[in-house]
Amino acid sequence: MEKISTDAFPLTMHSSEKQETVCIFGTGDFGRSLGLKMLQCGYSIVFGSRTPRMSSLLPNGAEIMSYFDAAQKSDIIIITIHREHYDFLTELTEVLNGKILVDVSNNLKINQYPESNAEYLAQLVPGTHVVKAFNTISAWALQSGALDASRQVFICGNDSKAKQRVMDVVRSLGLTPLDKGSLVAANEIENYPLQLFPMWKFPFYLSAVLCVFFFFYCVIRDVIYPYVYEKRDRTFRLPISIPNRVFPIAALTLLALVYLPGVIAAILQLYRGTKYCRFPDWLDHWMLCRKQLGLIALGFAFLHVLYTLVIPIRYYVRWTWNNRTVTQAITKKENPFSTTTSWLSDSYIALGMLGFFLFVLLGITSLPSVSNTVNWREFRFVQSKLGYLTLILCTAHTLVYGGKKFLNPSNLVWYLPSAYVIALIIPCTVLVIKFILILPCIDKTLMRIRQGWERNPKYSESALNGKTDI
Ligand SMILES: Cc1cc2nc3c(=O)[nH]c(=O)nc-3n(C[C@H](O)[C@H](O)[C@H](O)COP(=O)(O)OP(=O)(O)OC[C@H]3O[C@@H](n4cnc5c(N)ncnc54)[C@H](O)[C@@H]3O)c2cc1C
Ligand SMILES: NC(=O)C1=CN([C@@H]2O[C@H](COP(=O)(O)OP(=O)(O)OC[C@H]3O[C@@H](n4cnc5c(N)ncnc54)[C@H](OP(=O)(O)O)[C@@H]3O)[C@@H](O)[C@H]2O)C=CC1
Ligand code: HEM
Ligand SMILES: [Fe+3]
Repeated sequence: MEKISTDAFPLTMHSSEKQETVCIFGTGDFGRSLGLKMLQCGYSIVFGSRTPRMSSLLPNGAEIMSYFDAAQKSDIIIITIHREHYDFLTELTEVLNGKILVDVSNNLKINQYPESNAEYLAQLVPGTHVVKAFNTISAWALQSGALDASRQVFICGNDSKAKQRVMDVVRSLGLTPLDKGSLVAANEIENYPLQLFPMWKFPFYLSAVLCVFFFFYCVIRDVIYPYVYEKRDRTFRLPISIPNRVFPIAALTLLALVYLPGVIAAILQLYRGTKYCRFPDWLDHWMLCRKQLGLIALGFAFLHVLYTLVIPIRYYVRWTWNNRTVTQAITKKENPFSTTTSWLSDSYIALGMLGFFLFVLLGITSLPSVSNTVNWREFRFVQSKLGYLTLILCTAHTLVYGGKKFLNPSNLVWYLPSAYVIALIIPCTVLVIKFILILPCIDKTLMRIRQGWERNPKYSESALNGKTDI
């Protein structure tokens, strides 16, 4: 045990100090990349291999020997071998006794084996201290130095000294260790790289569904209807006019969906009279995806602004303006200036610009470099208050854009209202409920509930004991 204490071997090396030797089992892609990186960081490396021959592929300065000999050279052994080939390690049980084995392996599928690879290794070679690490770093990233995507290395293990030593190694390679607890966490760590953007999936599919729905809705209203009734070809609306309806509508709807779960959560807490009951899974999951939903919404808002910028240079728009002027000249009829229309037009554009400005500010505060400079309460305050203000401004922008023609029956096409009218349903609902929730009497109850007060303590007790499934 003493042999593996942190004090025994200083790990952050200075050139004058004795280099620490680390053993790497396996001379595959990952073993070689890790070996090279560690050599560069001042470690001395001994490779263990079935065929211990020095080849040009191996990093200069490393030693190579049989698995048995290599194991004797160091008390940290990094196993860069696929799990399927671990069996031979049982023959080395004696020489590996008391050593730290670092399991870096990944699987091809989530939950491929009943137990995690690291737990399997610990069972296979009892008497060793198995630590899970490095599995989220790719061989390619180690070699090319392109580690910007993720410098985080999840670590777990049952022996805290062993874990500490591996964390020191990780740190000295310029990576950030993240302690995930005991070896039980290995399963989660191994599943992590197999998931594809887990938190982005729901927001991504939702925005795809929204875009497809509103695209076809607008095509029916703006292209098919004019063709059927007036035999007019309006297909030129497909590249700009329709996307410039679909994108802002998606942005507004997604923005409202960021704030809807908070409102539902508050209603649930009020209804239950306690905060100690778990939210249903779908609500929990939805709450966790809000950042992603918000960022996708911001992306759509950006597109809307870009598409709006090109309106004056579009042929169709210039043609309409010219034509109107010429018609007015011919018929000698002036189009009177309308102060109301002018007010409405300027107001909705101003609201849009202010809304967009706050939207971008929200996006900026969610950058880790910015959010790290504020505490949790400040961050929530900014996100929540600024977020609601953004939602109010964007909803107002759309309402004023609708202006006088909003809900006018002449705007119905085959009984279908304009797309933005449908898009306003969720934002308006969220804002109205939020407004009710901040009424002093309701807000006070909600505050008390959040501070731990319970209307009916028995209710949550039985739920906590699992007797009530709510
Ligand atoms: C561009 C953009 C970027 C975003 N970036 C991020 C981001 O980086 N990170 C992020 O998390 N979100 C982000 N979001 C999402 C969103 O802004 C935040 O989640 C925001 O905090 C939600 O505010 P809220 O008031 O709806 O909810 P919250 O403040 O989370 O409250 C929701 C509900 O939780 C419950 N609750 C709140 N406090 C307590 C308490 N103390 N005890 C018990 N229950 C409580 C209540 O029922 C409350 O109604 C982003 C959104 C956008 C548009
Ligand atoms: N490649 C990557 O980017 C990453 C890989 N990993 C993990 O690292 C481990 C190694 O991956 P990688 O280097 O890509 O794999 P490779 O197939 O390139 O290398 C595996 C090495 O295991 C050794 N080995 C020992 N016993 C056997 C055996 N019976 N059959 C075949 N090989 C054996 C071999 O070394 P020798 O011939 O010297 O004995 C071989 O080179 C895996 O568990 C993987 O999940 C984790 C993160 C990223
Ligand atoms: C710089 C900021 C913005 C400007 C200049 C702007 C401008 C406009 C303009 C000119 C229109 C009318 C488009 C048309 O005639 O087809 C419009 C519509 C709309 N905007 Fe904005 N906008 C801005 C930001 C936003 C933001 C941030 C949102 C919401 C998240 C938004 C949501 C909408 C919606 C839903 C419509 C109605 C779409 C339709 O059905 O035609 N806008 N905006
Ligand atoms: Fe999700």
